[in-house]
Amino acid sequence: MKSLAQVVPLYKGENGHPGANKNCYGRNGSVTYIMVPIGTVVKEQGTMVADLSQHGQEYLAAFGGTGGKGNRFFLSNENRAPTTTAPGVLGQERSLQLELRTMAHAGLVGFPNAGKSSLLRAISNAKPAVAAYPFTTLNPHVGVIKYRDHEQVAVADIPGLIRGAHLNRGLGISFLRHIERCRFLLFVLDMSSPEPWTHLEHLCYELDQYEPGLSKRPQAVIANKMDLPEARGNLEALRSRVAQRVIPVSALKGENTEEVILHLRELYDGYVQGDHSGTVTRW
Ligand SMILES: Nc1nc2c(ncn2[C@@H]2O[C@H](COP(=O)(O)OP(=O)(O)OP(=O)(O)O)[C@@H](O)[C@H]2O)c(=O)[nH]1
Ligand SMILES: [Mg+2]
Repeated sequence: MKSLAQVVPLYKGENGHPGANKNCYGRNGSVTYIMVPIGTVVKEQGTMVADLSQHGQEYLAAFGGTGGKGNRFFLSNENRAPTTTAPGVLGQERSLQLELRTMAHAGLVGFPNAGKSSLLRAISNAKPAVAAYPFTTLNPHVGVIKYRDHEQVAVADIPGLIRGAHLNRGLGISFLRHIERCRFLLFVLDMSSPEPWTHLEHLCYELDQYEPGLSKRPQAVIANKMDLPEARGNLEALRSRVAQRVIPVSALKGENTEEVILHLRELYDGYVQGDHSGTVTRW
């Protein structure tokens, strides 16, 4: 994935800007670019005015002013010492907020400590921190899976969600903006915890509190920590309770992560072929 788009406060001298004319200083050539990462949303007073989601995309943020004309400009054969001047015109002023929303095809959603970062490490080139305490991940990480045919699928690991996150418990849900762009979701469950299927219900609820319908994106459930004895008894119970495809793995030991990689490719191919229905895919 290429990584830059541009916000462009521009001196242009055209497009009907009142102060602009062909003689202004700073016309074409005096463009000020601000390079921003792909996925940056430009907002003005809370309203989105641009979504820079493509490499090289530009947003013309503000016109510059026109320079004034000094005495020399009025120099002529008739007037060798002009005292005339012409004032310039002030540039446009805007106050814009730049908000980064991670660009990834798939998002890993789970309770803290479920093993999201461990899974991302196991399936992609990313190396997010892993630790035995909750809220290790404080910012999203994106890893890329490269397939033999050179196709690539980007997966975002986001901070853990807890029940009541939409009421600002835990880390809150503000980082769910990173999930908004994901085409499909992997719900990561710690199968060694009691009744892990209840986590799935809570996660879906929190997603829908953030954006109704968000939890309905094409998805799969990753039943993690299957190497632990407590996890094994939960697998069949989970399968009988959820409609989604369940993929048992041990992210720690790298067991069955291949199935996750292949399934992500299926989801990706479905997306590329135009299955953008946004509804739960049931297997
Ligand atoms: N036994 C076992 N432990 C695991 C497995 N996956 C992760 N862990 C452990 O679980 C703990 C949490 O793993 P992380 O990958 O940091 O979990 P996370 O979901 O990213 O956690 P947050 O960033 O806090 O949301 C670590 O001690 C991992 O080693 C697994 O498959 N089996
Ligand atoms: Mg983590």
